[in-house]
Amino acid sequence: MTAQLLDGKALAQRMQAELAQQVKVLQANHKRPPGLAVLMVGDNPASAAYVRNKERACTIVGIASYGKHFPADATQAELEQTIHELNQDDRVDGILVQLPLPAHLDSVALLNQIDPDKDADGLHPYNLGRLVRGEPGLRSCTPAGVMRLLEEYQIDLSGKQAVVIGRSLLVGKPIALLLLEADATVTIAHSRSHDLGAIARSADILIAAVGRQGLITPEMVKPGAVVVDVGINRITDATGKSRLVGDVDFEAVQPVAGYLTPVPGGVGAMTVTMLLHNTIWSYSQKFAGSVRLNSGT
Ligand SMILES: Nc1nc(=O)c2c([nH]1)NC[C@@H]1CN(c3ccc(C(=O)N[C@@H](CCC(=O)O)C(=O)O)cc3)C=[N+]21
Repeated sequence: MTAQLLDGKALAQRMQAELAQQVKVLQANHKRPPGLAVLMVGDNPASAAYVRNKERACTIVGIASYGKHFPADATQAELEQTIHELNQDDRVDGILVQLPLPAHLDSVALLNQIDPDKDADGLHPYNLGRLVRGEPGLRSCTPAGVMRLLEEYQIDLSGKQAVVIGRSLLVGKPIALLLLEADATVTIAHSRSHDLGAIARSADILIAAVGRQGLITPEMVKPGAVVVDVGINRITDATGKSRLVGDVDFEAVQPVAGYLTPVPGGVGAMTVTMLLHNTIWSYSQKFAGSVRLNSGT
């Protein structure tokens, strides 16, 4: 047996083509494109690469992107001022603060300043509260992307045992809540969990969101399980080339799992697409009543 790949890249491309069509209609109706502002602080090369991916994707679907690049020593007050201005700016529908920020900045305080209606990352307490309550709202992009990918492959979640490894605000916690919303039985495991192997092996749906290469070995996977790899680890391979790998030992797990996401080409591509989706959703909410898109999930 070999796992079927959950092809995030292909789905992302199909979705981006659909979003581009929607943007065309919206733009014709409302005389301006949806807008996304991305705040980045410092020169972390990984962050710079993600921000470039996001800006490229915006261009593909016709979203105007407003990049705000600050030096590594930018102050909290400067960033808060910029967020305040973007909150007021009618061209801007989505605001994203690229994380992580340099240590001297308080990212939680900053995220709290974003207008919840423009919170493209779904990280404002208001949107997280709506997620906890199971109400429609802006959802964090990676968790929403994982759910969309599972839906595309018609993976049945109801009553299934889902195990999420990792409890970050950006990924682990919101994914666990979305799986719960889809009627899965959800366990959140983390670095302090006893016998991680046994917990992981109980999963029908296993989500790895830690950021550690080789964390998920084949012994940790129930035969036939759905394995979603959210990890992003940049490594230098035996030939001296830099490449991305996830948290799952892909080659070793492929013969055991029923479904498996590749890295790259799995969850990462979906993350960017859900960011576009959220921005367009926020835009369409402003004109609610005229053209409505699907809910934010
Ligand atoms: N406020 C905030 N929101 C985020 O959503 C956020 C963040 N901060 N900080 C960092 C993580 C990481 N992230 C990714 C974005 C794109 C790819 C992506 O495009 N991946 C592709 C290509 C990867 C490549 O080859 O470079 C893939 O996996 O196929 C991955 C990961 C968003 N994040």
